[in-house]
Amino acid sequence: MSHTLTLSSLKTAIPRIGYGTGTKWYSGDNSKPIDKNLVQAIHVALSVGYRHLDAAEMYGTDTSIGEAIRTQSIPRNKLFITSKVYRNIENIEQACLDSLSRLDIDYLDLWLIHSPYFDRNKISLEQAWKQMEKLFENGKVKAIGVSNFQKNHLEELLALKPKIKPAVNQIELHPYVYEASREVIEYCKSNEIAIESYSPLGSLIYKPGGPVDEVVEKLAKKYNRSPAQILLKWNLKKGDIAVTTSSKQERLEDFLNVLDENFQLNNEDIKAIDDAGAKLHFRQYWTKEIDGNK
Ligand SMILES: NC(=O)C1=CN([C@@H]2O[C@H](COP(=O)(O)OP(=O)(O)OC[C@H]3O[C@@H](n4cnc5c(N)ncnc54)[C@H](O)[C@@H]3O)[C@@H](O)[C@H]2O)C=CC1
Ligand SMILES: O=CCc1c[nH]c2ccccc12
Repeated sequence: MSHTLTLSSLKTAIPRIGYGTGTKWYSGDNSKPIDKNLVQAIHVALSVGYRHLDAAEMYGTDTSIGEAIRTQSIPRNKLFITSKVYRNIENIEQACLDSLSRLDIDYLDLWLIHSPYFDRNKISLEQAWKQMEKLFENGKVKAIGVSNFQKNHLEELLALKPKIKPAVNQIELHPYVYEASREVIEYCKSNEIAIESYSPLGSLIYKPGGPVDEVVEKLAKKYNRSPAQILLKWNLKKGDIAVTTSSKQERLEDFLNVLDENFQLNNEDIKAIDDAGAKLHFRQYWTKEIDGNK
């Protein structure tokens, strides 16, 4: 499997495995001092081959990412940096400039609306998307997209006949949320919107002991691969890009090795994971917003 994905709507190729700085590294506070552990972890990730970093206005990790980028030798144009807007949704342009300033870079490769559940009294989706398009047009961001959008939100956005369609939809994707995500995945595929998965190890990390574990363990033995690699391979069959994280070099290397062409899962393996995943619905993030009282 190629290490990068090129979409007509993306000016630059996006590395299929991204390094996440939310979740494990989340502080939620952009005024916090630099997190030396995160800087070190990003250096380790870059040293083993990661080139795609995932940030967001709400993570509070920008200054640490900025420090990590400044203090290593990979040129900016070899890195793919994503960020997302949510808190300052009413002024997306300023939010982007602020993110760039904290990250200490002059453009983003991908800029996402973090969630469709922003306060629509502050700004409409139409106005928000126009601001996204303006940033694309003036070169501050190389591509624009969305995150946590369900089919109805994408329909709402595409019905506006935007000048620029979203290149990516970043969504939670692991076996326990796949069944509930089939519709939005299908919709993205038919509209050339790349699926970028977050929490790809969700079944293992957030819901251990569930029905997927046994199937994944069996496949891990069958292929002499780690459970994380089985889940990432499954993930890249369902979507296009996956964002994961760790501070451990061995795990980071293990995740990247999933792109090894010699490692494949067959249709039967994929179905076994699908079937086990369908026995349980579980979502770790944006649960109330997306699932409500379901
Ligand atoms: N757009 C959005 O709303 C969201 C985006 N994200 C992005 O996705 C990134 C990845 O999300 P995660 O849920 O952290 O992804 P993930 O499902 O890959 O889990 C990574 C976690 O698993 C742990 N881990 C990895 N291998 C392990 C093993 N073998 N045994 C035990 N623990 C292990 C790591 O230490 C890390 O804490 C975030 O950092 C963020 O950048 C995450 C959540 C929401
Ligand atoms: O990008 C999302 C990361 C995240 C970390 N903590 C929370 C809490 C609620 C929603 C999303 C997140």
